[in-house]
Amino acid sequence: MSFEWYTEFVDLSYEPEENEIICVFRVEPDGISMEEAAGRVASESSVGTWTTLAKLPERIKRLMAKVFEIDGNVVKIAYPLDLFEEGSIPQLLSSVAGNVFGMKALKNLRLEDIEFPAEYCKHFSGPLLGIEGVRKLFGVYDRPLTATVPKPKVGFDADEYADIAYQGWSGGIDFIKDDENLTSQPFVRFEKRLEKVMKAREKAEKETGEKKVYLANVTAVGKEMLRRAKLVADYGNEYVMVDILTAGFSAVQMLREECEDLGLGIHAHRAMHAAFTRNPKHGISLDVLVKISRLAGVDNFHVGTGVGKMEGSKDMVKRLADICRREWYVKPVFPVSSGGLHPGLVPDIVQLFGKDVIIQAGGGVHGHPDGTHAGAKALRQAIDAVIKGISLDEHAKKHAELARALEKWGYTRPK
Ligand SMILES: O=C(COP(=O)(O)O)[C@H](O)[C@H](O)COP(=O)(O)O
Ligand SMILES: [Mg+2]
Repeated sequence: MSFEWYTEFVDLSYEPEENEIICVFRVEPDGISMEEAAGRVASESSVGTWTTLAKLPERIKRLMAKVFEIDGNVVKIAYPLDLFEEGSIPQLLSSVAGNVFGMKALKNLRLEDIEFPAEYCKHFSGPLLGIEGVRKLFGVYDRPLTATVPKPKVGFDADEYADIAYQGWSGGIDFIKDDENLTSQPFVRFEKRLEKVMKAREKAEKETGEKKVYLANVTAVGKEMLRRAKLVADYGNEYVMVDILTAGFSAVQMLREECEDLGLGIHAHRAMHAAFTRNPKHGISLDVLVKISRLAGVDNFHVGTGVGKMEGSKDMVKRLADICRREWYVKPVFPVSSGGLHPGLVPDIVQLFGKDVIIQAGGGVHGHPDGTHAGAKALRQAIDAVIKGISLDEHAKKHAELARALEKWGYTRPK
């Protein structure tokens, strides 16, 4: 049974206006034509419902999304800007990434890409720092930046955690990053951890003469998240971290507004993304996630490794890094490569990203045979070697910590 109403959303002769949002969907109909399926997606993601309606104000016509291209199972839909509230990622997602995924008439649906016009992007501030601003913060321009997540990811109390942080920072790490599920547990309350880690930071900065930054995970319920961000700024730290998907984009945008006033960069952790990005037939692509996160105003974004423990091909990782860094309406985002990395994989990562990348190694630092400090040194030694064009094996002859890391992990790519 089909409703003629849906095909009114299809016009393959239509030329999209300059100021329209264009969505690219991969559509798998279930027992209906591709044209009707595409029309249903356009209808449900703009103004329609399942049947023709008695009353249709003239304005509705203008607001209808239009399918303007069908190429196999790839469908392109143009959306008039008036469908969208200015500056709201939640409302954008409720429109083009909402009900459409649950329609019975489709076996699968994947939102592959979104092209945004300047007219839409101008309502977003984007990243506070941008890659240039992050490099200026550290005074480091000639190499990738480094991060480490104290591991095990949760379990240390504030003193133990601060000691690990000191070991990493004094060994040469730039960012110490809370893990995605470390927030404020009974044995390691946020305030206490912040206080102790900032003392460790001060000590490490004095000893190394290098700038150090803490990626404090402020993911929390509503106002508490803002309170924690304020506390971070009060301690003189220049960044916060947030789990963008479990917190939600309203929280991310609220945090971005707060961080504008506090002068804080935002590190975005994408935990939970694989619930909807991984299936090639159904869900939302990471391309879309990176773009909306860049608009929402994060400064660092995890894009994968291509060689580590998490899924994601080298081509995809490269593409995501490009979306982070390319010229756009808002500042560029520092791509973060993380997940199963260790010093032996640094050449692969630099080859994939160049130097504008933050290399995060958790297990690959704290699992070093001689502990965190040596692990941090080994990571920096691997980066120094690659930037100088020296093989790791060669460099390891005069750098014991790197040699010990290669003894343990070699060049293995974790599964
Ligand atoms: O804690 C880690 C990595 O730890 P380790 O370095 O010990 O593997 C991060 O949560 C993952 O990188 C997230 O995955 P992604 O970066 O793909 O979002
Ligand atoms: Mg983690």
